[in-house]
Amino acid sequence: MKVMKFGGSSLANFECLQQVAHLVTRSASVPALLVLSAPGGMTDTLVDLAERAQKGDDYQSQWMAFVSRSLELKQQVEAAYGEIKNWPDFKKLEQNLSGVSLLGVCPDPIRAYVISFGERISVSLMQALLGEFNPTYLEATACVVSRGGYLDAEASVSLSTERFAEEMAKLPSHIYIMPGFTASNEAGELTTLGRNGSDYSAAIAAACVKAQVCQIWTDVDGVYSADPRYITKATKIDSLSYKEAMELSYFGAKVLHPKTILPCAKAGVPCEIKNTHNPDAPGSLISDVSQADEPVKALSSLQDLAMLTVSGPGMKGKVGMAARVFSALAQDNVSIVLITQSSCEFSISFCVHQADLELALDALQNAFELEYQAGLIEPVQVKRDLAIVTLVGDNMKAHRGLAAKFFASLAQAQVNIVAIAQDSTESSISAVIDGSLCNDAVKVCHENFFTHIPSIDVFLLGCGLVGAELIKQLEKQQQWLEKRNIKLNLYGVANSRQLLLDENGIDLNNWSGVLAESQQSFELATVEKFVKANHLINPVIVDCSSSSELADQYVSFLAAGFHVVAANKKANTASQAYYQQLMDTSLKNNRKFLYETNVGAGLPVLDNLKLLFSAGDELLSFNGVLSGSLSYIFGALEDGLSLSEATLQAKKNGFTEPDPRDDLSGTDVARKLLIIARESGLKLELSNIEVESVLPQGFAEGASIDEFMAQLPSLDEAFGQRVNEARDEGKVLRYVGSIVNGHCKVGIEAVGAEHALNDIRDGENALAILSQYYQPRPFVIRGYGAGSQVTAAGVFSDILKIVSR
Ligand SMILES: NC(=O)C1=CN([C@@H]2O[C@H](COP(=O)(O)OP(=O)(O)OC[C@H]3O[C@@H](n4cnc5c(N)ncnc54)[C@H](O)[C@@H]3O)[C@@H](O)[C@H]2O)C=CC1
Ligand SMILES: N[C@@H](CC=O)C(=O)O
Repeated sequence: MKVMKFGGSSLANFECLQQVAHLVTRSASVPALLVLSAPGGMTDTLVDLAERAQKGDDYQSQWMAFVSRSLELKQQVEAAYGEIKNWPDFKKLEQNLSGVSLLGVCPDPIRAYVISFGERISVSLMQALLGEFNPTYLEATACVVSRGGYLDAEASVSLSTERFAEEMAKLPSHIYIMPGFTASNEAGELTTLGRNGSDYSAAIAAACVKAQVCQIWTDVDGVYSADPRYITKATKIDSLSYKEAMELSYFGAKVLHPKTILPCAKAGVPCEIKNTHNPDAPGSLISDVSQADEPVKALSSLQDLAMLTVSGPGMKGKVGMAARVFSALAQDNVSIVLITQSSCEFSISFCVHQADLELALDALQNAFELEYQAGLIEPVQVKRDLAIVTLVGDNMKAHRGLAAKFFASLAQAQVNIVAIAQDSTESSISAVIDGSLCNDAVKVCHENFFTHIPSIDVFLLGCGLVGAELIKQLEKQQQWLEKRNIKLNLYGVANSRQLLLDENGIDLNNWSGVLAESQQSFELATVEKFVKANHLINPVIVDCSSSSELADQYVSFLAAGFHVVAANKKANTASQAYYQQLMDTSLKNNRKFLYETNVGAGLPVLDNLKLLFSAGDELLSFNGVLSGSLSYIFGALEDGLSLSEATLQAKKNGFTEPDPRDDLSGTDVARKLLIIARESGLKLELSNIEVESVLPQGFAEGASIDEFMAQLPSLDEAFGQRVNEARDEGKVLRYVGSIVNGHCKVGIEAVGAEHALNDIRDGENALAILSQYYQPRPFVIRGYGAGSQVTAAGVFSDILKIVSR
């Protein structure tokens, strides 16, 4: 015998009913006991009807809709399959409701009768559909014996087993049909088994008749690694142990009623979850075996919880306090979802469903009234709107690092942990968190434990030379990223006037036209809202502008949960206090701040320095060419170009800053030197750097970039003379930055053929770092230090560091 339970979604309309009948008959070789829920949505209607009647509200239109939906189903079935027997007594139901309405009370036995009416409708419809098999209608009130109230009763396998045998023997059949959710107490009165209790009815039936399997037919293919409605990448689990299934259903997996598993587990009946609308798909099998490649089987989450903390001097070392707390709650039927206790026994915290909060507070107030008055117990602390996220897997046992990974994932999702609980068999770990962050938390944990495809969600500010080149590279590298299981989405692009956001990801081949049409400009709040609405978990702001206004907001970006990747050097060269604040905010918020391209463009300068210094090395001195544009310009001067021609060429090559005055004035090199100095531990301001400008003081002050470029030829002759003088001495001019004894200086040097910087030209940079470990010969980095391609590649590599471990 197999038990087949069909839920409301499988019985929602005539076509669904036919599909169920087909499913039952196609495997009719094995005798079956069908357990049916009410047609989809009907129990909700009945609950509502009882409520309205009790409150004296008008329920007539809802009643008419309920009757007409039921009659329509009846007519459709009768037209195709003949007369329906056992059609439930609608008159009696109507009388009950009008009695409730008149009295203004709905006693539990009446409520149980009303809300279990839908299951009886399903059963009589299905009996007609399966008419040719002559199915036997099993009266649940005759078979399932329950204890404890009328509405959320506990069914007893030991008391029900004989009843099933007797009832089934009365009218032996190949197919039995029984309403789910319904039972009777030992006095023979009708009871119900709690909302969505038909799974539980099926499990009880399966245990009583020692079924070979208990099939739960629903509208999904099985149990998933997370709720597939929110986690699109959730995968179906083929096999779970009873324990895993219990933990999952208890902590929120909606596919199973929490009470379902225990009766099956005790009786050793495997339970199978199958999809009515996709019957040939292999479902999920729940048995005493847990097959798994990975230690974590699934993630579940439970929302709308409140946490109560009972604390006070009267708790410590006092035997029986916990028992009193929990028995007070049990007496008032408050279910406790999770418990933690401080090791000093000063407080006990526990979660309840938020709907039970007032009940729980009253129960505690009554139980501890005297202790409250004596100050032995402090007023109960309440935290509302919480959720629990739980990792489940039998094979988590003795597996090191899972809890660390779980908590790191929550930190990655910017989620604060309110409380933690682990079951002592190590098959579940739960964290209590802010309910509004539940979906984000599950998303990151699922990504880290299951899909292993990290996502990076990019918002690019500044799409000039470097920014536009970065988009090209993102487009070109899509396949490479896919192969490495990285999902890099460009969700936003902004220039100084407009911001384009697209929740489907920006079209990398056609972004500039769409951006030009945008009516909004960049505001942190706008992007933050977008990130929240789309539950993005690794948002990164990439600054490829040279804007001080944006640089001034990095602390806010980091504090708002964004990683920051900057080609822009302005933030790192603002005040020392701001620089420190940036580093601290990044650390505190667990968000990365990456700026490798600030020095040497795509060259790996800062990462190497960080590695050296973090391993205990110390900077003794620094010397080098740090400007790609000046390297190019000074090289071109040697070849006979004038200063203005060389600058124009450097600008065309994309080597200069947006405003070439930043290069020629030495400011850009000073910024880079300051960043190196700060990385090596010196605390300096930009004003502490001694700067020699290529430009005379006050040259083209206040002029636009174009005006400046137009005035530049007026300097050609004088500068050409300086070049010639150096040449006459067998030397060339180089723009050099140095740090000696903590003193930073940038300026022009004439260097001879023997000098290491003599052949650094054409845009190349060369950096010589003399340190404790690298002396007397310095550690040298050399290569092209400017240009949109190498810079964009450096920015790209910073972006990827966000998901590197
Ligand atoms: N070109 C190079 O070789 C290197 C450049 N960098 C840095 O990269 C940054 C960009 O350089 P390029 O692309 O060459 O300059 P660019 O002038 O071509 O592009 C900068 C873009 O930023 C935009 N912008 C300005 N203010 C903005 C704001 N508030 N919001 C959004 N966008 C804004 C501008 O409209 C412009 O399109 C600069 O900070 C530069 O120092 C760093 C290393 C090398
Ligand atoms: N303008 C800069 C570009 C890189 O920071 C340079 O010339 O090096």
